Amino acid sequence: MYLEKLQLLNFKNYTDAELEFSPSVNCFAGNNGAGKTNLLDGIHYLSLCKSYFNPIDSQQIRYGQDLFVIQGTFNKNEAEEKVYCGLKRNQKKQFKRNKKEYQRLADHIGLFPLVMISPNDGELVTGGSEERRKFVDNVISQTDNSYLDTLIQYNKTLSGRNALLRSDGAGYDPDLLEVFDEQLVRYGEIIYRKRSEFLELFTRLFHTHYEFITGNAESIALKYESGLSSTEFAEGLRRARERDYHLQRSTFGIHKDDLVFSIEEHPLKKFGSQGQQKSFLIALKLGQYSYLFEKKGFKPLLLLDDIFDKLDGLRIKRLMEMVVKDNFGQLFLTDTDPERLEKLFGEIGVPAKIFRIDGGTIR
Ligand SMILES: Nc1ncnc2c1ncn2[C@@H]1O[C@H](COP(=O)(O)OP(=O)(O)OP(=O)(O)O)[C@@H](O)[C@H]1O
Repeated sequence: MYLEKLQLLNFKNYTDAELEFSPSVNCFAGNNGAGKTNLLDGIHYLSLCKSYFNPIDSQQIRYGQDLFVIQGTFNKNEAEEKVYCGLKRNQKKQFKRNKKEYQRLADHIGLFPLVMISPNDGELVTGGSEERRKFVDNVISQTDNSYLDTLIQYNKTLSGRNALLRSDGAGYDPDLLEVFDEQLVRYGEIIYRKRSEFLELFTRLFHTHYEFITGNAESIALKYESGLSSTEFAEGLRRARERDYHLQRSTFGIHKDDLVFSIEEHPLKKFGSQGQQKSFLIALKLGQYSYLFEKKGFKPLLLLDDIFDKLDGLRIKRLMEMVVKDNFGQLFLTDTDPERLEKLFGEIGVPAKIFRIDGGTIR
């Protein structure tokens, strides 16, 4: 699967643009603020129906205009698939595949899978556990339709339980709490099982990528931490009851799960250099890529935004060698320096299509 063509109308700093891509390597080169990342974001819309960077759709309409349109032509199994995304100010986003409008955007997710690696992803390493749970949940949802529904049910039940714990100063209703607990256990055990299965395969893929990029330079670990790994969910809830009542919130469950990252047996967040953290992050995203590939049976698009910053020359070369090899598909990457791109791909011996971007125009 690859993207043949992208057309933009009044999308961010593009008035009217049309690009035809190579099925292998495509580079967007230009100065800061030229519009390189905006092109990646346009592609992201076609795949996941939204911006990677900004959740407010109307802010992607070019200043002073009333609508944006993004159109893409994908080639999937040798057939052309046309994807359309249009937004008029103050109206609902329209999303179509082969001219047929979707009723539920969720039905589109996963048809044209994509992995983006961007400087914004640092939060995954340095931020709170919620970022890492979101990452895990997003990857699983792209390959398992029922996962997201179960998670929504779990979160609804959790809100209900927390509201109950907050509501009654004189003491909670134990029967009602019991009902919430039964539901939490039902949904939570499914989520725990699916996260554990996901992480078993994902961790292996992640390690392979990290070792390749760094040439085995440092020992690292990724561990799934969940209260459910040592205690049955129902038992954990029972034990936490008194504490939950005093704190007025639920302190045990899969909403507390985390991924623990370490380097040479120390927390990566505190002890990893910026380059090591970035290498870790890239390996996580490439692990996501390989996981999607393995589960879907075809290659997602790979979008690399500003990937070269903070990586040494050796790691850059190894990374590029890896992503242009057979097990990766179509690649889009941005850089401020077109000469660096030409030199890099020249050395690797892979032809790259380089688009020069300048103030929302493309050469
Ligand atoms: N809705 C909009 N209408 C018009 N221009 C916009 C809109 N949203 C963003 N821009 C412009 O897009 C430009 C940013 O583009 P982008 O993030 O793609 O830059 P870039 O080439 O990736 O730069 P860098 O190298 O700094 O990452 C900015 O000049 C910004 O003002």
